[in-house]
Amino acid sequence: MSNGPGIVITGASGRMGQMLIKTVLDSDRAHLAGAIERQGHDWVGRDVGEAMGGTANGVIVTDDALEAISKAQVVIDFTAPAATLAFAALCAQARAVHVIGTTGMTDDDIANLEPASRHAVIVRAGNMSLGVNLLTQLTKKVAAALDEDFDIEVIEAHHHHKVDAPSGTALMLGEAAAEGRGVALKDVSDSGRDGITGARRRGDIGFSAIRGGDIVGEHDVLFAAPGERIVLRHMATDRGIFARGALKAALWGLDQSPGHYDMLDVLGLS
Ligand SMILES: NC(=O)c1ccc[n+]([C@@H]2O[C@H](COP(=O)([O-])OP(=O)(O)OC[C@H]3O[C@@H](n4cnc5c(N)ncnc54)[C@H](O)[C@@H]3O)[C@@H](O)[C@H]2O)c1
Ligand SMILES: O=C(O)C1=N[C@H](C(=O)O)CCC1
Repeated sequence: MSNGPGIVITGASGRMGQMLIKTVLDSDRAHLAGAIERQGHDWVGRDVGEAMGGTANGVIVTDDALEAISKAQVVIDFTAPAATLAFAALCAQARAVHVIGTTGMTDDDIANLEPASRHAVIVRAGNMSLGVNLLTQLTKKVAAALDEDFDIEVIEAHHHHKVDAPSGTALMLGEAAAEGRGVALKDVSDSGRDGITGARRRGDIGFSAIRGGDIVGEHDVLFAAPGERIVLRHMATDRGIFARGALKAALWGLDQSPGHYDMLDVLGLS
């Protein structure tokens, strides 16, 4: 076992939970200190290695989040908004770094993280991959260089289990485009077109979501003008990119003062 910081993974049985556990177990810079699942889940009480179909590693899945978090330096959390708010309060109490990958959080949810971020480090991003975070910066630059003759559309595709839309990544890209244009996304966002919508409003930033099969995550930012189009694209083919980004954020967070950070801070891209 590594001597590095102890990391607890929430949502241990989930698609990202399992990828995060593998990533932490493979790392020589941290060790797996706990695995949390929701009350009533059939993994609770089982060795997480065995539950994942491999060999036992001595970490027993628990639904006692307070107990698990109080023994860890970091919590990596890719679950659901209500669960993430509860984990934030526990991380603040334990002064543990809270890396949040959960998407679908409302503006109110995000505001409700503020008290926790006064006591502990929070690193939160709708996408923890290097590629997407770089793409946000490219999107901002292109949006700043072009005028409203270029219609901006964010098109995303994900697996059929995904419960939120637009994706967290799509919103990050939309925010970046809006920032480049010097406008607030909430004033120009157009998502969920259906029926007689009327013509596209000049200056709007549109969102379209595809859900199907096992698509890990694909995002296009389209700049469409009369006679020409520019497309910036990111394609994820392996959830390992998100887990490696989350581990990087976890290690980075250990050296920071309490506050609410994002992956641009971690990657030095802001
Ligand atoms: N930021 C990123 O880079 C990134 C990448 C991938 C996924 N995500 C987001 O991560 C989240 C999870 O995605 P997923 O595909 O792994 O979903 P999933 O449904 O496979 O896993 C979610 C897990 O959380 C568990 N959970 C829910 N409530 C809980 C609670 N109160 N306590 C403990 N565990 C609880 C569920 O039982 C489940 O195992 C989603 O919001 C998704 O959009 C973010
Ligand atoms: O699988 C998911 O769910 C993903 N969620 C994030 C998002 O909402 O953008 C990142 C990509 C995968």
